[in-house]
Amino acid sequence: MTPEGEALLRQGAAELGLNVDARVPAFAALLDLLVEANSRVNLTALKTESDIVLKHFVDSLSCLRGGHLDGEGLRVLDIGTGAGFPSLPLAIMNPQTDFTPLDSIRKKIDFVRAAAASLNLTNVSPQVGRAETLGRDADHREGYDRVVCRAVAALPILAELGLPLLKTGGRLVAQKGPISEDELRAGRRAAGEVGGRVTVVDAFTLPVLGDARTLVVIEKTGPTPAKYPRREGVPNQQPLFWTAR
Ligand SMILES: C[S@@+](CC[C@H](N)C(=O)[O-])C[C@H]1O[C@@H](n2cnc3c(N)ncnc32)[C@H](O)[C@@H]1O
Repeated sequence: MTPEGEALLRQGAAELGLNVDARVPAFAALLDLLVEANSRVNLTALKTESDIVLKHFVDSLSCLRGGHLDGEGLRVLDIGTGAGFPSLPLAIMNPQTDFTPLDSIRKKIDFVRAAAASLNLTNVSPQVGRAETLGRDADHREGYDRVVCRAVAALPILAELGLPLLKTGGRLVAQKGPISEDELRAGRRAAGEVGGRVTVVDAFTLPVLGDARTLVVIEKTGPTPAKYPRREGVPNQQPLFWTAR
């Protein structure tokens, strides 16, 4: 990573109230791995160092706003992790938290697995699969303290995919762009349907760039009815209480 890239990482993290000094070598190594892998396989549209630092690394770290991922020994599932975001930056920052990055695309998880091994992140257990399938698997249903997701789907879809996988009292932390009132209304209704409640809607701007972001937290207040999640693809095709696509 160039000195300019390091400075952006430190500045972006500092604006989030985080000190990344001890983690800079790990982020530099992740940058190299991502750029090298992306030259062979299409993993991410972001190619430049500053874009990767700000729009992947710092953007992922914004999931730490509000302290929703604080705590010893938490199990965190990252639905639709892609090339490992937000879980790889979060795992670098929080060695005491166990992350399961999940994606349905094998080549992406192959990269996440190789990157985690190369960075010696023993708190990362990547998994290929769909959230709908994991949500019906007894080994995973109600198995997580937190679900995180970034840039994956509309809020009602995330509620249906994420809540079945949470323990009661657990939280889904969805990092999104700006969210419309309609999406939020549908998300609140969907959360109620699957055993949860929207507790936080935190609108903020991304450090350095100023892009609009929203962190939405859904707390799981009771068991999810057995009919959820519906079968693969249905939550996306027929989102609960949500018609605007
Ligand atoms: C737009 S990408 C975002 C990737 C990453 N979270 C990021 O912020 O860079 C969405 C990813 O979610 C995955 N995905 C979408 N629906 C999924 C599901 N139901 N189960 C597992 N993965 C899913 C896709 O394969 C894709 O890699």
